Amino acid sequence: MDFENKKCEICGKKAEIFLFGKFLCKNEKCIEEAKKLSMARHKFRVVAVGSTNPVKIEAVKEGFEKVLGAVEVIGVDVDSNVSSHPIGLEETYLGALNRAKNAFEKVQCSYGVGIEAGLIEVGGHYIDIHVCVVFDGVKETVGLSQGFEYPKIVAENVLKGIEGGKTAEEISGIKDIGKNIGLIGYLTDNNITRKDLCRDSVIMALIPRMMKNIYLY
Ligand SMILES: O=c1[nH]c(=O)c2ncn([C@@H]3O[C@H](COP(=O)(O)OP(=O)(O)OP(=O)(O)O)[C@@H](O)[C@H]3O)c2[nH]1
Ligand SMILES: [Mg+2]
Repeated sequence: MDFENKKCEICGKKAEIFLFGKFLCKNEKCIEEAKKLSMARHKFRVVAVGSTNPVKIEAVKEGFEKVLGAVEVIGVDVDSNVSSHPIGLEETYLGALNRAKNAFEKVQCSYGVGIEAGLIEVGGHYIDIHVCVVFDGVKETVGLSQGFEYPKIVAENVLKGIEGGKTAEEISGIKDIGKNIGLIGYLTDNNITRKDLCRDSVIMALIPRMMKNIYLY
C-alpha cells in the first residue's frame, strides 16, 4: 500500500499503516481512537456525544434508553466553538449545537449529541442550565435541563472567565466535581446530581423524536 503523502487520519502526522479503514501513524493513541470510531460501523443505533465527560456520556445513554431504546454511546472530544463557560442561552445553545454536529461528523452514527452548560441571568440571578442538542444529519432538536442559581462567587468568577467547575471544586473540596456529582450534587446533598440535569436535557431534546410526536414538529 502506498503511504506516499498519506497523513494519519487522527493526528495528521505521516501515515505508516492502514488499519480500521483509516491511514494511521503508529501512535498507540491514534490506533485506539481509530478502533473506537470504527466500532460504530456494525452497531445499529450509535450515538456520538461531543464530550469525553463521563457524566454527559452516561446521561446520554440513560436518556436515549428511556425514550428510544438501546443504543451504543461513544464520547468523542470535539470543539464547542464557544467559550469554556458560555453566558446567555444563545451561546450555550450554539455550543451544544456545534458539539452535536462535530460529533456527528467524527463518528459513523445515527445521532450526534451535544450538552453544554451555560449561565443565564434573570433578575440579577445567575442560573446554571444545561442545553442538549440532538442532530441526525438533517435536523436538530433541543431541550433544556432544570436550572439552579449559582452561588454569587461562582457566577462572579464565570463572568471573570473562570470556569464554574474550578470554583465549584474550591467550594466543595471535590476534585473534578464537574465530572461526577457536580456543584448541584454538592448543594443538594446528592438529591439532584449533574447527571440528572444532563439526562433531563437529553430527554427534553428527544420529545420531538418520539414516534407519537413526530408529526407535531
Ligand atoms: O460542578 C459542576 N456542576 C454543575 O452542575 C455544572 N454545570 C456546569 N458546570 C461547569 O461549567 C463549565 C462548562 O461546562 P461544560 O458543558 O463545558 O462541561 P464540562 O467542561 O464539565 O465537560 P466538557 O466540556 O468536557 O464536555 C465546566 O467548568 C463545568 O464544570 C458545572 N460544574
Ligand atoms: Mg467544558
